[in-house]
Amino acid sequence: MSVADLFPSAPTAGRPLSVTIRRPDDWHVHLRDGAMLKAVLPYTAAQFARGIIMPNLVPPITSVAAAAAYRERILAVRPGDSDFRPLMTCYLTDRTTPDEIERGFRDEVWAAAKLYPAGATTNAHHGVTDIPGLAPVLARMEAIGMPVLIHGEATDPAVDIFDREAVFMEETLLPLLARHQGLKVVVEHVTTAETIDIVRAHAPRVGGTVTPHHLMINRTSLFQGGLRPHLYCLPVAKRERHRLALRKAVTSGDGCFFIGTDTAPHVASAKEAACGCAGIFVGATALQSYVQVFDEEGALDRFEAFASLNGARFYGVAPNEGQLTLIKRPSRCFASVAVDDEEIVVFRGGEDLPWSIGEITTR
Ligand SMILES: NC(=O)N[C@@H](CC(=O)O)C(=O)O
Ligand SMILES: [Zn+2]
Ligand SMILES: [Zn+2]
Repeated sequence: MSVADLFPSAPTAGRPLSVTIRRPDDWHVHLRDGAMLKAVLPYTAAQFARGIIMPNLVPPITSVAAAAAYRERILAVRPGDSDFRPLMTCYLTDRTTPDEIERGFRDEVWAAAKLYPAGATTNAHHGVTDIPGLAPVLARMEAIGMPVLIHGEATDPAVDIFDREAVFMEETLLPLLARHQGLKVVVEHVTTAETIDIVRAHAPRVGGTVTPHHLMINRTSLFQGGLRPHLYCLPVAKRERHRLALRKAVTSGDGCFFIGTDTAPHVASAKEAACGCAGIFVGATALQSYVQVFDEEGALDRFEAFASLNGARFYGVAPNEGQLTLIKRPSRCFASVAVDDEEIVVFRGGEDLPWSIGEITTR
């Protein structure tokens, strides 16, 4: 399937505004497995050259062998014309050993390890219950230069859901950064102004990913005219002042912020439920949304750094060859993607998006 087939857009008269960047990467992707993997992978593979693949499958990816097998399943359903490279991660548990971590990193199976506080988010029940107890693993990662990627939310059910990120940063992240002063850390899906400050204060060994949706919605959006289950994700969207701080941070040109879409597909029936699950499928509309934000903020000249350079620098890899063009040409986004006899609702699906994906070259 070609890019034009996946992301159709109407031709416009005259020469529309456009921006051409090195091919970008997505440093936080949930591709799932089986039929869901096959349904969503083409969108991420069309938008991004590489993706950091989240390990929160059921059961989670905790061994080198499981990660290598998962990578093969991804490559087996990758569209024929795609060179998308999945970068695998290890799901840390209370039983992860430093040796397994190092082996997977040296064998180039793992690019990073993922720390979910137990129960913090979707499929995180096998996560870490004793984060200080992870010290031997984190010390080894520090020694070999392997990044840890953190879902930063407190898990104490007594903590207000809108405060969980802030409490985690104060009670858990700052002490962890102090204990492991050389450890490379990505604070995933940053949602608050205070977390932005923490990332900046610890750069360059700390980076932060920001999702398209947290740049576009605030917590009121979840209740706009009624309950909006397709805008529910974790960390939950915060107040408007936080959204504005995120927009300012990503468009600032600071090297510590980079793309991590957190595209997290779930079938509609799992979200439109009495107890709907957390996660937004943003894989098909990520770049169109990010570039719109940069356009609205008058920062198109800084888009390439956020999309294509900062993350690669943090991970210590070269930026991609090839280029991708985004065009300010409206396109009606499809509403959903089919999987088996269900559908996955697309973030901003059914809307007219002001920006479209244009030409992509691979070298
Ligand atoms: N973001 C989400 O709300 N959900 C993610 C997990 C995560 O990244 O926290 C998922 O796997 O569905
Ligand atoms: Zn998360
Ligand atoms: Zn995620």
